[in-house]
Amino acid sequence: MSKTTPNTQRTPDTQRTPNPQPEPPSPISRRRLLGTAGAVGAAGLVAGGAAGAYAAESVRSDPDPLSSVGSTTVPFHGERQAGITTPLQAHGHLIALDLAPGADRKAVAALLRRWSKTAEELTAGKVPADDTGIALDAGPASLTVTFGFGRTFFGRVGLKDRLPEELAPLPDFSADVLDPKRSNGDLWLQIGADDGLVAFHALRALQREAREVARVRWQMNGFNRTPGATSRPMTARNLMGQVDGTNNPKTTDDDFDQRIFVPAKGKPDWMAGGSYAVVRRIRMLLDSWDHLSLERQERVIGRRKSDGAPLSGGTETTPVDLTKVNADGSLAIAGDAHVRVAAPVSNQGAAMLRRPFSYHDGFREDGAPDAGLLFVAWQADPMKGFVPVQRKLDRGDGLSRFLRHEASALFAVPGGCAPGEYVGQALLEG
Ligand SMILES: C=CC1=C(C)c2cc3[nH]c(cc4nc(cc5[nH]c(cc1n2)c(C)c5CCC(=O)O)C(CCC(=O)O)=C4C)c(C)c3C=C
Ligand SMILES: [Fe+2]
Repeated sequence: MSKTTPNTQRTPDTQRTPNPQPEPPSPISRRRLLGTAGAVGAAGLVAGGAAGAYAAESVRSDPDPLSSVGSTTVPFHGERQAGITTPLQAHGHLIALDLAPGADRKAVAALLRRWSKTAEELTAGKVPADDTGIALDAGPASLTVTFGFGRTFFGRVGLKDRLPEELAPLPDFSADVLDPKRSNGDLWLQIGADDGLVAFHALRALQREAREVARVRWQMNGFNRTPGATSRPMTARNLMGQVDGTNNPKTTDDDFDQRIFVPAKGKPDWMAGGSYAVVRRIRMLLDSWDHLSLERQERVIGRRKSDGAPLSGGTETTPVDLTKVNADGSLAIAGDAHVRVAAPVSNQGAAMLRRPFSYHDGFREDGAPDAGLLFVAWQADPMKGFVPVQRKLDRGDGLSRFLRHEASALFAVPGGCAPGEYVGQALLEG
């Protein structure tokens, strides 16, 4: 049986318990084609072109049911785009594209229409026209595709008058060592799935569809824990080994929507139901970090490494007590501990939804791992989320000694779309 996780789901990221719902009607699903591909054989596939051969053959039989990981679907359509409150997936691709010279608003609208149709089909486990076959054996595996617009987009297509204030360039931070080639971009795609082939399949399909309209500016690939890898659903860990994500705003918080999403009557109108994504590629100095004693590592964060419990006491989910003092008079959570400096109470209430992927791009010339966090932070306004918090971290965070911010981008991610519409339609046709 297939399972559906609504894209505006309200369960915390740590609880991956999809709601059983029927899969949307599918004229031809990837799995029904699986039987066909086996029957046709390689010669038939080559003769007719892969997609043609798959589509021409009748279905032999239904294959065995998928596991819950493969069968879980996240609906593409909705008031908000999927991939923001969706539980973290095991595989992620972040891609920024620049419009090709001469690509006008009409061409971009056609691209967004194509992309939305393909994303809708792929997330429902259907085979798009002219398919590559990369994901033929698999179900949707919680695939999500999220689309965004960068600041430079608006000038390129004559829409400067619709540029949101919230897309003002992020300020410089003293510790930034940013690579402009891997920063910013006109268009942004975030692809997530619990299967690596399903994620790559979507990336390839969307990149092919960009054709002459847009070219990839940068791409970053990330990962998280695979569902089922732990005995029970648990908060993810990052590559420093810390439990990471505990004190994220919860979808059940009264002010969650207000903090993370642009309201239905918000400005600009085309961003209703949308959100702003800050993307930072943050390399971790893992060799230095791994040399620290466990006690010092925990002091730097303010939480226990084993279970994520705050050093002020309790379990992972116990609220952090920033006033707690040890028997020797020292603060239980140090003055420069990451959770103290980043906490909303230390930043006039500023908060964001952190939804990162880890990355590992091999090793640098000095032998150190080129690895860290693809930090993706979601908020209704970056000036009330990422910016004030990063300003504070930049000045006084004990963790920053072990980090290098190497790339940065900010994207306006519009609300979702209804069947028959496409993401960004209100901007491009409004
Ligand atoms: C500007 C915002 C933030 C950046 C950049 C950032 C980088 C970063 N963080 C970790 C590891 C942890 N962060 C944790 C908590 C935490 N981090 C931020 C913000 C940024 N982090 C916030 C707002 C919070 C929550 C603070 C609170 O209210 O308690 C934690 C603790 C567990 C948790 O709550 O998630 C860890 C661990 C790394 C490794 C990193 C850069 C690579
Ligand atoms: Fe953090």
